[in-house]
Amino acid sequence: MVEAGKGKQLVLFLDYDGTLSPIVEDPDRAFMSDAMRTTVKEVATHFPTAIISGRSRDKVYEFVQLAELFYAGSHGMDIMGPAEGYHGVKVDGTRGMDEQGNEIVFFQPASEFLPMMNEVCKALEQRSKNIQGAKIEHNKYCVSMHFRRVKEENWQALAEEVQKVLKNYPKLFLTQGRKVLELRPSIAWDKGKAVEYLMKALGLGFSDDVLPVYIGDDQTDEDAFKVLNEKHNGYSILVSNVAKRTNASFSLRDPSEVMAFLQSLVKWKLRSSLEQNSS
Ligand SMILES: O=P(O)(O)OC[C@H]1O[C@H](O[C@H]2O[C@H](CO)[C@@H](O)[C@H](O)[C@H]2O)[C@H](O)[C@@H](O)[C@@H]1O
Repeated sequence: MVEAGKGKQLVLFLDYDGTLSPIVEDPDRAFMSDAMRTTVKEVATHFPTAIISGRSRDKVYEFVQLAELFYAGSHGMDIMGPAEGYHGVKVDGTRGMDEQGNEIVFFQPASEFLPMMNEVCKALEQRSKNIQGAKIEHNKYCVSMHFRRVKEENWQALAEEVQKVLKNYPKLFLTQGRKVLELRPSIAWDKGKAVEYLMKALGLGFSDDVLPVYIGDDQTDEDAFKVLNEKHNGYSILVSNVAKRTNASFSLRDPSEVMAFLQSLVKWKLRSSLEQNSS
């Protein structure tokens, strides 16, 4: 990668759960370590960096707390970032203000689905209330039904309840992640599309002098891996400590290896800047 990256602008796309934070029982407690936050902050000073998560954008921001990054929540359906972009590159998109009064750009291709997702959330709550351990997470443009804390013998019953809800919403579809079922709008948008949008919005495009890197651990990251491999000669990296069928070309075992990898990118960047300045 050091060779491939020579003279190119690296762009980093990072998934959150299982990539920057370890998988834990309670989704509300999936905190990222301070060391990881420092590392991501540092990496973002050298390379345009975006977090692309299945979580709601607000929730993932609450965990990461770095204003300088781009965020794509709801599996890419809720994109927001600083309007001045990266090193002054003006970013395309609808402009607005965040709560702190900073100018931002945002893009929400599934915004019309919000009332439907609110309804779905209520329906799932109703249908799962007697299944112990089931937990619903409203991720704005998608809804997650967690079953990590449900006894295995009740998984089937829970899946059937989710299917019953889905039947009433033909404009939604079901995906499965790590002990989670997710209902999302059937629109032609996913984490791969979000990567393409961000590359364009950042004014980087997919030219030969840009090297996108995507790191993720879950099924929905596969869409982004495909985009990087098929179209853009990028680096797709799966986070997993077991062998898995994947579109990714490389792998790291866990978030601690992700952190070490990100730190090595920073060192490499500093070294190559020094070399350039002394030549
Ligand atoms: O795209 P991601 O950032 O990886 O988000 C995917 C889902 O991650 C979260 O769930 C997963 O992590 C939880 C905390 O470690 C774990 O308890 C759960 O079993 C995992 O599926 C998140 O809570 C979901 O809403 C995201 O869609």
